[in-house]
Amino acid sequence: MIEVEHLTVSYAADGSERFALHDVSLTVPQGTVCAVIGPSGCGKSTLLKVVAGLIHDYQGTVRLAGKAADPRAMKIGFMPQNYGLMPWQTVAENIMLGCRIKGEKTADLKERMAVLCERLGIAGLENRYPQELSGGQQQRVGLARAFLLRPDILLMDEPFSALDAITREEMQEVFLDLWQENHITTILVTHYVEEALYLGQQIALMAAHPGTVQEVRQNELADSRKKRQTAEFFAAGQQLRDKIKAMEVRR
Ligand SMILES: Nc1ncnc2c1ncn2[C@@H]1O[C@H](COP(=O)(O)OP(=O)(O)OP(=O)(O)O)[C@@H](O)[C@H]1O
Repeated sequence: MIEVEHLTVSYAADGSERFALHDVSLTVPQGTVCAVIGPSGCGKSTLLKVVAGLIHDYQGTVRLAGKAADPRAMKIGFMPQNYGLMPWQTVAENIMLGCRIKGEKTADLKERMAVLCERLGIAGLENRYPQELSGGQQQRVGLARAFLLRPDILLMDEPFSALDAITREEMQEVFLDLWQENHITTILVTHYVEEALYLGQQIALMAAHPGTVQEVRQNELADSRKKRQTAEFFAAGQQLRDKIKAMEVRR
């Protein structure tokens, strides 16, 4: 379970202090996906970085599985917006990086990595360097790294944004398949309403200036390929879009 309570983060910018997040509370139950959606600059990435243990200067509480967040004590799969790939390492080395930091041996990882690369459509690219890949391929390398780790929690910052619409849908399917194998507690930041509806059992709507969580809704339409094609799914997407627009107009 991920528990965020009264989280406030401020940055010093242009000589003044500004809130990136203000009094944000969010609970992601064990074994579920929470999709976070909101306009640019509302603090989505900041929220993930705090939970990942990369930002320490904040007010409020963050607990992972009931304990104070400590990236050394648990396996946190974090896929940042720029994928976090090391340019001097090959694709294979990048994918194994998280596991190797946690002390796993390369030989034990190779088979699992090969299966993941196949599923993510990046098999055959293992010896290339990140700069020799397209943005979408780099993003899939980031996904492979996150899943190879078999993390306790997974934090994904717009994981499919660099993909064309068709590939994005395919990767959402792959994500869902991989996720269903382990039910990793996940926060997934997205700009896509349909992605939030398809993948998030819970959807958190955020607003900007300052970054706040305006609403957290339960989503019965998640994880179902059948429901994705229904009028109900379409209507829910429209309703969510209208809600986001209304939040933006009100502010
Ligand atoms: N290192 C920093 N220094 C100063 N301000 C920052 C810093 N990082 C982020 N901010 C500000 O904090 C706010 C939240 O940024 P954040 O990147 O978390 O938003 P976001 O919702 O992820 O945006 P996007 O959807 O565009 O990626 C923004 O106003 C941003 O300008």
